[in-house]
Parts: sequence; C-alpha cells; structure tokens
Amino acid sequence: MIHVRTKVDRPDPELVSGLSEYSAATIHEAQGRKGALSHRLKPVDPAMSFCGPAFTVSAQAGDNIMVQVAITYAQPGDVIVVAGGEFPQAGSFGDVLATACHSKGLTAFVTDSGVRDSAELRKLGFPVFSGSVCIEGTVKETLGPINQPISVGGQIVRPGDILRGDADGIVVVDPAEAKTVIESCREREEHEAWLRAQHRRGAATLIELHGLTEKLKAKGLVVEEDAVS
Ligand SMILES: O=C([O-])CC(=O)C(=O)O
Ligand SMILES: [Mg+2]
Repeated sequence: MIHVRTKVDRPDPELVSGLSEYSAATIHEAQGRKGALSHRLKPVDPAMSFCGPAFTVSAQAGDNIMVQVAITYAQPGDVIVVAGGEFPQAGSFGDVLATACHSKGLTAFVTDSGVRDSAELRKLGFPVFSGSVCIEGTVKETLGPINQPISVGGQIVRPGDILRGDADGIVVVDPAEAKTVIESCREREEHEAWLRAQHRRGAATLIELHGLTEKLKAKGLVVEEDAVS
C-alpha cells in the first residue's frame, strides 16, 4: 500500500492569487454558500490568513507521525490539511513543526485536532488553524494516507483544492470552479462597496437598500410607528 502520494495536481497560481484577494466569507457566498469548514477551525491569531493548495493528511487521533511525514514531502506554497479525528485533546503541532513548515516555504497548516505553543506560533506568524489549543503531546505510531481525499471540518478536501482561511474561518474551492468564483467575488465586492457608500450617505432605509421591502410586506411585517402629534 502506498501511504504518501507526492504527485499533487496543483492549481494555476493565478487562481490562488485571485482568490487571495477576497475574504473567506465573500468566497463562501460567491460560490453559492458552500465549502465552509466547521466554525471550530480558527487561526491561533486572528491576524493570520492564507490561500493555497491543499496537501492532505489522514492522521489517527492523538498521533502526529503522518504530520511529520507530510511536512517532509510538502512543496513550497502547499497548505498541509490534517484530518486528525476531530480530536481536541492533543497538541499535535507546535512551534518546532511550524518553524519547519515556515523554513520550507509552506503556506499554512490546518488541523481539525489541536495545536500547542500558541504564543510562539503567534510570534512566528506562520498561519496555523486548528480545532483546539491543547498542551498534551501526541504519539508517533500509526501510518496513514497522504494526498488522498479527506473529510475535514465537515467538508471533503481533495489534494490540490484551494483553501482560503482568515479570522472568520476556512473555505474550500474546487480549482475547476475558481475562475467563476473569482468573478462572482468581484461582483459581490462591487455591490457591497455600493451599499456601504449608500449607507454613508444615508440615501435610503436599510430595508430599501437591501431589497427587502417586498419580502417583508409579503410576510406581513407590522411596524408600530411612533404616533406623530
Ligand atoms: O512536538 C510535537 O509533536 C509538537 C510540538 O509541540 C512542536 O512542534 O513544537
Ligand atoms: Mg512544542
């Protein structure tokens, strides 16, 4: 059995840099409200963000041997994504492994399990997203597949899928859809910029600006206006 597949179909870097212009929430909306990983997966520092192709790892809960193998074989630009059994009671990655990732030019590390050394991780600034922060170490025992599709944070992530993470969380984008998603993000941002400008001007009520007048009427919204004397 092959454990480590090193041949990953990585996306066109232009698609990665195109998506990196937009927030995870905007991308999620723009691609039809899909691809959001569980809200539990958050950066150890809200200032951390990333965009890059997934290098996937299946690890046993409380075991980081395959994480160490993955760091060895990942290429500059990759995002290591670990399905670690959603196990919160483990610090499966810390500042030593983060320094290794950073020195290799990897883009980010994501796990549905836990990480530790969070103060040092924040100082290093290498983007680390996890389901928990925990002081307990892991064993190094059980082999598992690298660069097979994984289920992480409630989403299927395939090697080479594009992940975008920021303070709000992580979204996964199918590279085949990325060009369309980037265009939808751009349209959405333009519309939101217009909305902000209208709000600043106080041009209309929020209900009118957001196109909710008819919907609220159809639902029978009743508003008790202050009596005008
Ligand atoms: O030792 C480990 O397995 C994880 C860790 O704390 C580090 O990378 O610094
Ligand atoms: Mg450590």
